Amino acid sequence: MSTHYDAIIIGSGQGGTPLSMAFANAQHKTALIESSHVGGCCVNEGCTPTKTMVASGRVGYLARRGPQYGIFTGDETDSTENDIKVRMKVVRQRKRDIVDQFRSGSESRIREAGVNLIFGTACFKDERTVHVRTMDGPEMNLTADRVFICSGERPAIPKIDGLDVAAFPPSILLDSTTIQELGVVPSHLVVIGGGYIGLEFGQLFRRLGAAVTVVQRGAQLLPREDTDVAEAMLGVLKEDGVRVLLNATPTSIRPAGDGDSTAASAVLVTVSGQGSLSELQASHVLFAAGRVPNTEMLNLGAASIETTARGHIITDAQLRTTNRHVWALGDVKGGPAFTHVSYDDFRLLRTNLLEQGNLTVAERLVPYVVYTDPQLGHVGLHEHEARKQYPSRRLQVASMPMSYVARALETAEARGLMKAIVDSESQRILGFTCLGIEGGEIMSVVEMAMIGGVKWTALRDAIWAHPSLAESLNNVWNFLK
Ligand SMILES: Cc1cc2nc3c(=O)[nH]c(=O)nc-3n(C[C@H](O)[C@H](O)[C@H](O)COP(=O)(O)OP(=O)(O)OC[C@H]3O[C@@H](n4cnc5c(N)ncnc54)[C@H](O)[C@@H]3O)c2cc1C
Ligand SMILES: NC(=O)c1ccc[n+]([C@@H]2O[C@H](COP(=O)([O-])OP(=O)(O)OC[C@H]3O[C@@H](n4cnc5c(N)ncnc54)[C@H](O)[C@@H]3O)[C@@H](O)[C@H]2O)c1
Repeated sequence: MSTHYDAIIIGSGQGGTPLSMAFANAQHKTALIESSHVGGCCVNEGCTPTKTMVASGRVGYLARRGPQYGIFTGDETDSTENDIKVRMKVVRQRKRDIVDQFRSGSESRIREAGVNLIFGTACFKDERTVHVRTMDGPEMNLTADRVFICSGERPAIPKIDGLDVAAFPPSILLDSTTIQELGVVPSHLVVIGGGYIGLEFGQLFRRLGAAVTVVQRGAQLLPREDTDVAEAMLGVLKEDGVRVLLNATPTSIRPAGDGDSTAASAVLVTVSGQGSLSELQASHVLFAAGRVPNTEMLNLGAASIETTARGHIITDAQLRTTNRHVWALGDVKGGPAFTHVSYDDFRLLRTNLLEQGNLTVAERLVPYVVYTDPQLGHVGLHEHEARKQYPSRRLQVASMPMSYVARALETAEARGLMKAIVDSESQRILGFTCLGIEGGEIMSVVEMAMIGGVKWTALRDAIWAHPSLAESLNNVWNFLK
């Protein structure tokens, strides 16, 4: 016996939750199945908790730098750095409280919308039937006119020969979720991976007082960025005291000594790079080397839903899977893995399926922000992508150090650069990056111009309030080459 719905949504992430509410609000009988907690990765283990903790790190950073601004926390008035104390349990509690608030708010809104929220793990039984093993125990079969998969991704453990996770005490080998529950600051954190997660946590824990080494396989941090931007990021991190090993990869991770989790060196990490092996003694290791889709539990074959070799669900430009009754949205379909992409996927599905629209994902402009400090905000094409995409067009590139921005100097936060790529003939902006204070907000101003098709000359000639960060959009174009 199965219960029939108009719509079933698997996963209450940033796409699944609003989609379930949109269907319920449109008077469709809707079920939302969630195997863990409402809100998905973003609210529980991703954006919300990490940016809450990053805020603690920034307070520590500024407090330490107080003497540069004439502010001292103790009696010493000739020190160059303030002493600060970090209470990791308070940092963690602040994070937990905000997550609880966001999660419970989301859960209330789902219920108020009339969605049937089912806590359990979903998988396909056949092309139209979803089987649910509920958290309370009972199992159920549900059928639906339409099924939407928004099951997200989870951290991947890099393949390292002989790595035996069970040989370590708990809380030593960490991923992006478990590191947020640490009640202590690691004495030496080794971060495997120099992407978004590695850099955000690496800088954060350095600011909280840990020694940090980032082990990055590639020749640069943040492999998708232009080399000059990645190098500027490397400079920022080095200045903050983060050690970075490039072209490096761990070949073995094993317990040091008796594996005492309180010891300063509980782990030995052997790293191979540039023709030699080196050994790092660490108190903790963070795996930040990418994520894998939550698809293997879904029994997709039973529903004729095809995946890529990496397990992402294959979708067309309107997010249809190879089963015409099933759509996929968010991280699980591969491509840029951001909350705002998952949310935009929801918007597309709502428009197409509930409002008779005809949107596609083709050509959409996807911005992002890496929440290091300074932030790295980016929208549109990178220079290397633009040159590849438009080999015969005349492109111009402007790169301006943040030390040319008055407001950045006034606040003594002038690290980084901004970079714009424009089409010389049409004067359209093709891409923009800002590694700088509030880089995400400055990037969003340029994104707005790109959405409106506004030429770079209009930004150059606009009056911006002085001394705002946006005012730099008068001057960056002076650097066009
Ligand atoms: C540490 C970290 C920081 C991040 N910071 C940012 C950021 O600052 N900005 C940004 O844009 N993005 C950030 N991201 C990425 C962002 O969190 C994801 O892109 C976003 O959450 C993806 O949303 P989603 O809707 O695809 O799925 P998710 O939010 O991952 O939700 C999927 C849900 O499906 C559930 N589920 C899985 N399998 C099943 C099943 N079989 N049955 C039922 N339920 C199931 C899961 O429990 C989960 O709740 C971060 C990610 C991490 C890990
Ligand atoms: N601010 C944000 O928007 C934000 C923050 C965190 C995460 N995210 C999302 O989550 C995704 C996953 O983040 P991530 O940082 O785990 O993945 P990532 O793919 O961005 O970076 C992983 C890095 O690890 C390196 N690497 C892989 N295997 C390695 C190995 N064995 N040894 C050393 N280095 C290795 C890769 O070269 C790469 O630089 C991101 O791509 C992003 O979409 C977004």
